[in-house]
Amino acid sequence: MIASLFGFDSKQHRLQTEILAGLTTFLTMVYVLAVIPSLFKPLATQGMDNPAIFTVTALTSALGTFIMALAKRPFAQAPGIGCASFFVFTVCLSLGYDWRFALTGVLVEGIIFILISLTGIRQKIVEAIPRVLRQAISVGIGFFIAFLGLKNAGIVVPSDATLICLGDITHGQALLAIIGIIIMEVLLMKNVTGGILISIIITTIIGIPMGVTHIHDFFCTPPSIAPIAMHFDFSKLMSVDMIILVFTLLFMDLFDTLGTLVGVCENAGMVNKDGSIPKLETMLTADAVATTLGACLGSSTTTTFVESASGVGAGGRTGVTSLFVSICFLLSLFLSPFFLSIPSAATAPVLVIVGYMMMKTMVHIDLNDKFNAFPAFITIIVMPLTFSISNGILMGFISYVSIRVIYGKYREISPMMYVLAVIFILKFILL
Ligand SMILES: Nc1nc2[nH]cnc2c(=O)[nH]1
Repeated sequence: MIASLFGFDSKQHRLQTEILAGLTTFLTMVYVLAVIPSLFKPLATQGMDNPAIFTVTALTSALGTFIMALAKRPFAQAPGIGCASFFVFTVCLSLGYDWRFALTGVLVEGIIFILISLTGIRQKIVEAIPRVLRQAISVGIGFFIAFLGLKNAGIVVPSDATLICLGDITHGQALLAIIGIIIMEVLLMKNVTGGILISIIITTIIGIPMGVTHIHDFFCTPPSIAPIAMHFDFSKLMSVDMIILVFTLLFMDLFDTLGTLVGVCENAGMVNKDGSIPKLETMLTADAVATTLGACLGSSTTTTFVESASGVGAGGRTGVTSLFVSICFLLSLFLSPFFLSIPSAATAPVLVIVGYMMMKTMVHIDLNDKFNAFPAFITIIVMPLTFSISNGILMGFISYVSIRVIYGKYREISPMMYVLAVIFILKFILL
C-alpha cells in the first residue's frame, strides 16, 4: 500500500532489490557528509558555521531524496560537489561575495528552475537533445564517475608535471580500492544479488587489518543548523551580479541534473519506446524543489547524484530505492561516525565499475558517421577532463550544431538547437 505511493508494484519489482539498491546508492554517496563540510571550511572565517554544514548536508540530502521518492524514481539528491566548489571557490573566495549573497542566489535559482517548468521551456530543451548526444552523455558520465572513483581511492593523484598521474597502488587505500574493484567485478560477473553492496562490506572489512578502515564511534548528536538556515541577503537581489550568479547556477544545475537523469536512464533502459524518459519533467521539478528547500536550510545547489547509477545498476527502479536512501541520510545524522568510517577505498570501486557499465552505451554510437561521432567525442572527453557534466553537455551541443553548419547541413538542426548553441557560446564568453 505505502510502497505503491513510491511507484512499487509487487508484480514487477522486488522489495529486497529496491532496498539493497537504496543502501548501495547511499553507501556510494555518504562521503558527501564529509566532503561538503570540508569544502566549506574556508568560509568559516566569514561566519559560515562549519559543523552546521554537516547537519544541513544530511537534512538536504534526506529531504531532496524523499521528494524524488515521491516522484517514484530511484534517484538520490544531495548538495553537488561541483556546485559546492563553485559556491565556495569561485563566488565567495575568487569573486569575493559574502556567503549569504551566494545562498540567496541558490534560492532564486531554485525558484526560477521551478517556474521554467511551468512555461514548458524546459520540456522543449529536453526534447531538443538528439539521441546521439544522450548516448554520449551517458558514456561521458561513466568516465566522469570512474574518474571520481579513481580520484577518491587515490589511484589517480595530482601531478605538477602532468596534472594527474598514477598514485602509489602498492599499499594503503589505493591497493584496497583495487582489491575492491576485483571483488566487485567478480561478484557482478557471477550475477550475485547485492554484489555491489557485498563487495563494499568485504572491502571495508579487509581494510581493518590493512589499517585503512578505522571505526572509532557509532553515535553523535547533530549540530544545530540555526547559524546558517534562512540567512539570506536580499539587499542586492536586483543587481547585475545577482542576475549573472543566478543564471550560472541555473545552467549548472539544469544541465548537470538533465545529464545525470538522461545518462543513467538511457544506460539502464529506463526509456519509453519513442526514446523519451518517463517522468523526466517530474524528476526535474523534484530537483528544483529540493534546491529551493535546501537553500532555505543553508545548502548550496542540490542536484541529482550520478552515484544513483550504482543503485540503478544494483536493480533499483522505483521510489522505494530513494525512500531508503532518504531514511539512511536521516539515520546518518546520528550515526555519522559509523558511516564515515567506511573508507572511500570501499565505495570508490562502485563508481569505477558503474562508470565501466555506463561506458558500454558507446556501442550504440555510430563512430563512422563524423556528424555524430565528433559531437559525441567532445561530450565524452570534456566531462571528466573539466570535472563537469554540464560543460560536457554544452560543448557537445555546440559541436553538434557547428559541424553541421560547417558542412551546410542546416536542415538537420532544429530551431531549438540553434538557440541553445548560441546561448551556450554566450555563456562561455560572458559567464
Ligand atoms: N550529478 C552530480 N553528481 C555528483 N556526485 C558528486 N558530486 C556531484 C555533482 O556535482 N553532480
